[in-house]
Amino acid sequence: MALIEGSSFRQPRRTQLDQAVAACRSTAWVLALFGLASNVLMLAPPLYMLQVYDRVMVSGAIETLIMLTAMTAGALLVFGLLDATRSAITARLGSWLMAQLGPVYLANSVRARLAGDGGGAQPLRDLQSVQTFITSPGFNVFFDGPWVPIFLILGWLLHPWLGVLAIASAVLLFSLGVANEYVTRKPTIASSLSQIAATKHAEATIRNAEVVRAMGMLPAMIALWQSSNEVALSAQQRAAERGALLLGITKFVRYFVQSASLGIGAYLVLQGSLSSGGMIASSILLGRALAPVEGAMGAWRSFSMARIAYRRLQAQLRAMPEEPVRTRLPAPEGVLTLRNVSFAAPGSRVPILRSVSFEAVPGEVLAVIGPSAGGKSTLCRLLVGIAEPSSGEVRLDGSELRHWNAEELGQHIGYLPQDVELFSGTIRDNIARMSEAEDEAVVEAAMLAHAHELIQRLPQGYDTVIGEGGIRLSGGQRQRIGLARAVYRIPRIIVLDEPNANLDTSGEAALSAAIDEMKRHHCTLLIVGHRPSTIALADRILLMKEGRVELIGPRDEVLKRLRKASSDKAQPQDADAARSA
Ligand SMILES: Nc1ncnc2c1ncn2[C@@H]1O[C@H](COP(=O)(O)OP(=O)(O)OP(=O)(O)O)[C@@H](O)[C@H]1O
Repeated sequence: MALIEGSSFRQPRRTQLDQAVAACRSTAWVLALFGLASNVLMLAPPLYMLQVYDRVMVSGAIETLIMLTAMTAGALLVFGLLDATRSAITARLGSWLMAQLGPVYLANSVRARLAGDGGGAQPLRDLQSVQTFITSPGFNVFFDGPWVPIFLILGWLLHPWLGVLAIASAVLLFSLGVANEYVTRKPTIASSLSQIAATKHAEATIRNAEVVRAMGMLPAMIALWQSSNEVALSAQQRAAERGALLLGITKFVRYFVQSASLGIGAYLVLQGSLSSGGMIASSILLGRALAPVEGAMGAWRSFSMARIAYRRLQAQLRAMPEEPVRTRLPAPEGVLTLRNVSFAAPGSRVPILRSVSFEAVPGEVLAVIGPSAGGKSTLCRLLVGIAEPSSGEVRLDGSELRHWNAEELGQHIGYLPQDVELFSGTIRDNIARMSEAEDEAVVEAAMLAHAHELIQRLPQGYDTVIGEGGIRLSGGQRQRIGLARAVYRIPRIIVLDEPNANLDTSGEAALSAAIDEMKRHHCTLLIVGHRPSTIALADRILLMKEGRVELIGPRDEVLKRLRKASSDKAQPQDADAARSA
């Protein structure tokens, strides 16, 4: 019993990819039936030849010839229609897989990125390569292959010698295919991996075009890309060279066997043991029997690439399992509690945060200050649920953040990161967090962030397109639109990481007014920043140093202690904060 339990425990988990593949099973059976029907219909040409040569040519019956021709035309017409339907089905299957799994892999890639994986959008590219293979003619080989024996048996029925020739050549071609796979497998995998590395370099170069151009980094970036690309190309070449001889032998076998079947057929005709119709029909049958084998050889490369991509897709889901759907929690009041929170980056043992404990309550502004690299941004990430503590707990109204469904939690959170990234789309889309929204909610958020007038000054107001194909916003403008996005629908928790880094005096005044308003809405506000305007609004101040809470308390009390410490030769940055307040 224990053994059975143990072995079932080792069973790999069924991923969403497995589930999607299982859901395709009925379509695969339909395709197999189409394969059977198409292959049966493809018997029409050899049968036609057999009848024309052995009957019509002997009897001279024109009606029979017309009837046979009409029947063959009918069979081939149905074949054509089946083939078109089959292509349409595989195209739909590919699109269905993409539609089902695309969102899964996009969500998975986002979570993988948060966990420190730099794979980017590779899973979506892998999915694309699987889809491309499914919609390619090479995929049909799977459904034509099983019917090869029918043609081999029919060849045998015409004459055992022809059957032996067909079986021997099919086995030989299949063995050449296996040998081809064997010799090209490793270089194909190596080429795929290097290609991914090269694409990453290229994407980073293009993404950072301004820095690359301004500081003349292009040759260095091109050299980096080239080094990965050259490895990919040489691995590809190795695969091609290794496979070339086998492909040459395959072609020789394929063409020679076709002639040899006619040769053997002619010999058998001369011996009187085969009709001339049988000779032609056997040649067509042989061609038909070897077509899938030949097709498999032709589609081998794209099949190998799709298989490598499929394995990577499977590994990606196993490494980053689906998030469980959790019980929906009631909308929070906004009490944030941290208890002994420590955090180390994924794959690292060095703690960035050490035993951080404090509580923030609704209607309160908590300003977080401290020297650079003290862990302020990391604390923000933990508070908004982007990162999970290595130990300790972060609770919102008593529930641990990880007990929330991420999307539901997100509705109660407003987050303005240090580097504000806006998405390609309109200002309105960005404020509405890229979802459908009523005009009132968008304008209300902009007004709350005191960004309404700034938006009005843009060429198309709220409908101004930014990002790709649109206008470019300044750092300060981005920060203020980002603030409007953060306060959209007045979330309970608002975390602003250096929100005034790029703001001018009027921007700062707008930010202060916005914070004041959010406070009146009873939001819990945590703001990282040393500027006087931020400190002035704070109810309490938290000083972070080397990942620890150095000081926390009411603003004036903390400032008094900092001033005292500064006069006793404190850290320059804390002294700055003290002086500026
Ligand atoms: N994902 C990560 N992997 C490794 N180290 C990290 C990671 N994120 C942050 N760190 C390290 O944690 C420390 C704290 O970083 P953090 O960005 O939280 O500091 P900060 O107080 O916000 O600094 P600043 O005021 O300069 O923005 C730094 O030494 C940083 O290198």
